[in-house]
Amino acid sequence: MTAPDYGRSFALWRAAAAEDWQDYTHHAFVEGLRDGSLPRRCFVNYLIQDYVFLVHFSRAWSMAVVKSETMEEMKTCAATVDALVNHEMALHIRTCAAAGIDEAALFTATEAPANLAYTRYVLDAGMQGDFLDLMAALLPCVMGYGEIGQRLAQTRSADTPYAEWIETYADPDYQALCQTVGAMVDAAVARRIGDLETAPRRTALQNRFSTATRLEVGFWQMGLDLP
Ligand SMILES: Cc1ncc(CN)c(N)n1
Repeated sequence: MTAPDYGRSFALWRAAAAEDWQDYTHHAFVEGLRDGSLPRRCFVNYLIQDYVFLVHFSRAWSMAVVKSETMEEMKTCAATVDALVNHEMALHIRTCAAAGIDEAALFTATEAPANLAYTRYVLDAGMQGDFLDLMAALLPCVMGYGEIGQRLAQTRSADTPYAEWIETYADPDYQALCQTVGAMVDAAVARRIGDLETAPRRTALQNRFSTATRLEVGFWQMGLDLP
């Protein structure tokens, strides 16, 4: 199955992190969503953590608005904040409400260490670095779920109870967001450092992307390990 095309910078970073990327996008948690074998308790606990994760990721994308250098960048980053806060998180609120957990409880949930490590790593990349540091740390999140959603939509068990989760990320609106962000990052790279393949900052940016990818693996693992 061919992976969707989310731009050249992402493709280069993904290829150089191939092993970690495979561990992330084919984690046992993901396979449990696909075939329906994931225990419901793990899914709900994961969603609670993921709600908190998305709060901090929205802060990181808001920082990207602040660090934008063009109106196009600003519009794309602001649209991503909107997609996270007003669309993606609606799935979490709906599913957790059905499990008897209201939004106030989600907002004040205690963060698991793997969640804290990931979100604060990304926020620190933005505080310490520039727009590209922040994008390299943010892309595994956006594009990874886009890729997972598209693959699972094509291969999932007909009776998996996680079809709504899968459809959220396979949805044309989410896929369009991945493509828009990918194109914006390609333009941002060209504007700031020219050709990514030969740029002196290539290794440092790759490290940001690869670290965030490993933190995604840790996030899935946390979802399986939560009591
Ligand atoms: C941990 C994590 N990574 C990515 C996504 C997709 N926005 C998410 N909801 N949660």
